[in-house]
Amino acid sequence: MNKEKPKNLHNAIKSNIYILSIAFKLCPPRVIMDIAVNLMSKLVSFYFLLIIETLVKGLQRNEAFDKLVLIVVINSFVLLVIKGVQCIYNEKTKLIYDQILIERMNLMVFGKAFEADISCYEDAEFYDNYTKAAAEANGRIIKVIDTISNILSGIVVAVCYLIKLATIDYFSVIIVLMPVLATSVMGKRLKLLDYKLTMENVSHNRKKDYVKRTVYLQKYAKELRLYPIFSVLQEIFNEAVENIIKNIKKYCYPMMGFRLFQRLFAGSLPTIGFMIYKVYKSIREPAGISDFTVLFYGVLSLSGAMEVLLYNLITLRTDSLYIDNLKQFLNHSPSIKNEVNAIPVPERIESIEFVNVSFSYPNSDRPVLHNINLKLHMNRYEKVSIVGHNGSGKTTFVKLILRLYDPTEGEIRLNGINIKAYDLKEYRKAFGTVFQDFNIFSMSAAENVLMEDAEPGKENLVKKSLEKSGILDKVLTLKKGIYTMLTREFDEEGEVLSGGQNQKIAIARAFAANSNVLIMDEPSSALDPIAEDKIWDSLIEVSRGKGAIFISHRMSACKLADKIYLMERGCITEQGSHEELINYNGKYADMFKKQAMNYQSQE
Ligand SMILES: Nc1ncnc2c1ncn2[C@@H]1O[C@H](COP(=O)(O)OP(=O)(O)OP(=O)(O)O)[C@@H](O)[C@H]1O
Repeated sequence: MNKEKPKNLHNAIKSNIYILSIAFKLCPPRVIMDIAVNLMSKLVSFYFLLIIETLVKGLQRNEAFDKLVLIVVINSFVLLVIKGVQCIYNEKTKLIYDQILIERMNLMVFGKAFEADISCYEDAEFYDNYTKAAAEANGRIIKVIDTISNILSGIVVAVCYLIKLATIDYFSVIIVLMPVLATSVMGKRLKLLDYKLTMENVSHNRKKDYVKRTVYLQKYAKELRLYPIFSVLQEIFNEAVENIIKNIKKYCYPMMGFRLFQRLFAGSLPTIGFMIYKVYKSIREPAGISDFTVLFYGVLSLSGAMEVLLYNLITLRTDSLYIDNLKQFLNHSPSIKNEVNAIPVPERIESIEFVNVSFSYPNSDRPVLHNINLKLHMNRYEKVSIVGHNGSGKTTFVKLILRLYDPTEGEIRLNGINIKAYDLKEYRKAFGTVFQDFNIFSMSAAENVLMEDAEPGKENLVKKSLEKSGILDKVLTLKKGIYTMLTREFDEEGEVLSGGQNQKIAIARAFAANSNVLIMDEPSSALDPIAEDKIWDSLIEVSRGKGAIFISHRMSACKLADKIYLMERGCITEQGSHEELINYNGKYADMFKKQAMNYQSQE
């Protein structure tokens, strides 16, 4: 969180201009039109003052009634046109541009989150920052445009009033300005307290959002109904609300005091002060009716304009505190990224080598992988299998290969070159991966297989991939075939598939991806034995001529690999072909025999 210190005006302006320049890049008309319309609508009130002055002077000089009526008619028409333009802008143009701007700004924030290291999602500070940035993206950019356009137009119109009023009676201008300036100090304190309150509530609001999301999302629905876990969620929610209330109570009294003082000074004092001054002055030297009218109307308008201007100047400063959160997020640089001279990934992957690789997850000093040295010869042994007990580090091993994390020590080489040297996007694309915790998106079956836009030319690829994973027949029976929406989140005609069927869709992704190496982390955990056999046949078929790394607890499947590595507590303790490891009669042989016995007794 930022230090809650008001920034100096110079830095505040710099922060606001940073956001304004982003807004200008994303949607130039929104910025230009807002400033133009705002300036026009403020100048209208000054123009109105000039018309009143002309009319009052005309009446004093007994000018022809027709002439005065004509002035009123022409100016009313001008005002009507201006109000019309303003109305169209506020009710239509502005709303549309706001959506465009918010959409583009959000895409920018999503892109940034997408770029961030996967470890960031396990980092509460990053998550808080992301939440703040996402919240800022929705409103702050619009607020900044409004604030800056209010300040620019406010300065122009205040200068017009000041010049006009000072030529009549400069002292009344001073009377009006003094309380307005005094209230600006209150306003500043008020905004700062408001900022502190919002920031202190960020993590509590995040907890509330987590509970809301959990109750709403389908994937938690079963557990929520079967276990009394909701009471724990309720506790989290209640605690968050209680903390928010505590914070409100902490800040509400000083905020009330400042608000009351501000209302009093800004609202009533300028008018009362001006009246007293004018009564006092008129006793000594009676003023002309036109000067009095212009002064009275002008003083009120100037006081209002100054109040708005000062409010916006304060907003500019407090906005800069929020902007810093957004700026910090947008400037976040991921640690896993392309090197300056990233090289293309070779077409044929010959080997993947771990050289003295150790790894601990961020914010943890517990090593998950210990000094691993191995070379997967993808050209010699096409199919490699990693086996081991739960938590031994198999998935972590794969995550490092995919560069979702970088090793804490040592390096991983692909065809003898450190994987950090390769173009990251291309590198990850070289692997067709299915994780055990795959997700099905609320999109069509075709999009879920291709994991990109399902262009009509790709229909065959989708069907072939679905066929290999044994789910094509089922998908073809659905109302819209491969274009059927999976899940009913957005489409009542969407299809909800079973766990095993969903897993087949996820496996089809690997068949559709034109990747060099397949990585399968428990690809068949939800499948029935017959489907599992078929899937393994297909996987073996597809990985022919490519490489494949399988993680599975089904030893019968691991047996199909050319080379098997046994992982125990983050170390590779046995390696060899199935026959070699059985003959070695170590842990692998033990695990295999126990599972085989299980199967036999089941049969
Ligand atoms: N994101 C994470 N942050 C911190 N620790 C993690 C994270 N993911 C996994 N771990 C820890 O790393 C260890 C290895 O986990 P990993 O998922 O690699 O095991 P695994 O062999 O694939 O297990 P399983 O067979 O159950 O899938 C575990 O002790 C786990 O608690």
